[in-house]
Amino acid sequence: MVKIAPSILSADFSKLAEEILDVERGGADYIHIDVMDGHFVPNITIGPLIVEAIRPVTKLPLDVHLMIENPDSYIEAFAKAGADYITVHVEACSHLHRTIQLISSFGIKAGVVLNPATPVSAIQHIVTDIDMVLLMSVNPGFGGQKFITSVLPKIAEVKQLAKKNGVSIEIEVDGGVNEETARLCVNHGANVLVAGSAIYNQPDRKKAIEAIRG
Ligand SMILES: O=C(CO)[C@@H](O)[C@H](O)COP(=O)(O)O
Ligand SMILES: [Fe+2]
Repeated sequence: MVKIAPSILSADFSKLAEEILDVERGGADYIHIDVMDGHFVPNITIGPLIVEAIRPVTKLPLDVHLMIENPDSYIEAFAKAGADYITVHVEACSHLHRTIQLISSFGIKAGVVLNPATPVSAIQHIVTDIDMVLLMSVNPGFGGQKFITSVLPKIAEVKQLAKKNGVSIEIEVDGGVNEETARLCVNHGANVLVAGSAIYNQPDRKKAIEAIRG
C-alpha cells in the first residue's frame, strides 16, 4: 500500500504538536520535515532544534528533507535530533557517496533527492547504497505549487534502475501531490507520497489522507 507523508510545511506552526498528532490519527505513515536554508532554496524553515522537539510528539518516522547547501555539516545534528530518514539533494552534494555513507553511519535511512530538471542518471552509481529516492515534482522552496507532470517518467526510470541493480528502494514523490496527481505517481511506481497543502489546507486531515491514498 502507498505510504503518505504529510509535509508539516503547510501546518499551523503555532500548534505544531497538535497538527502532527492530527495527521498521525488520520493514518499518516511518515512525518515529512522540510529543512530550507535560504541559500539552496529561497526560503528558511526548520532546524535540528525543531526536529528534536517534534521527536517525542509522534511515533511515526521522521522523514527529513534537507534543502540546504553543504548538508554534510548538519547531518549529525539532524540524526541526533531524531531523524529516521535524511534525504539530500544531489545538486547540493559535491561528494554524494560520502554524504550517503555519513547518513548511514548514524544507523538511519539515507535518501537522495532529484530536482525536476535533474536526470535519474545522476544516481545510477549510488543506487545500491541508498534506501530512498525522492523525486521533486515542483522546484523546491515552497508548498502549494503545481505538480510538474514531466517528472512522471522519472518515477518509472528509478523503479527500472532499482530492479536492474537488484535493490528495493522507496520511491517518494514530493510537490503538488493531490488526489489526482497521486494516482499518476502511483501508476508510475511511486510508493511514498508527500503532501503538504492537500492535507493541511483541509479541515478533515483523515479524509484528505484517505483521498490521496485512494
Ligand atoms: O519540499 C517541499 C517543497 O520544497 C515539499 O515537501 C512541500 O512542502 C510540499 O508541499 P505541497 O506541494 O504538497 O503543498
Ligand atoms: Fe519536501
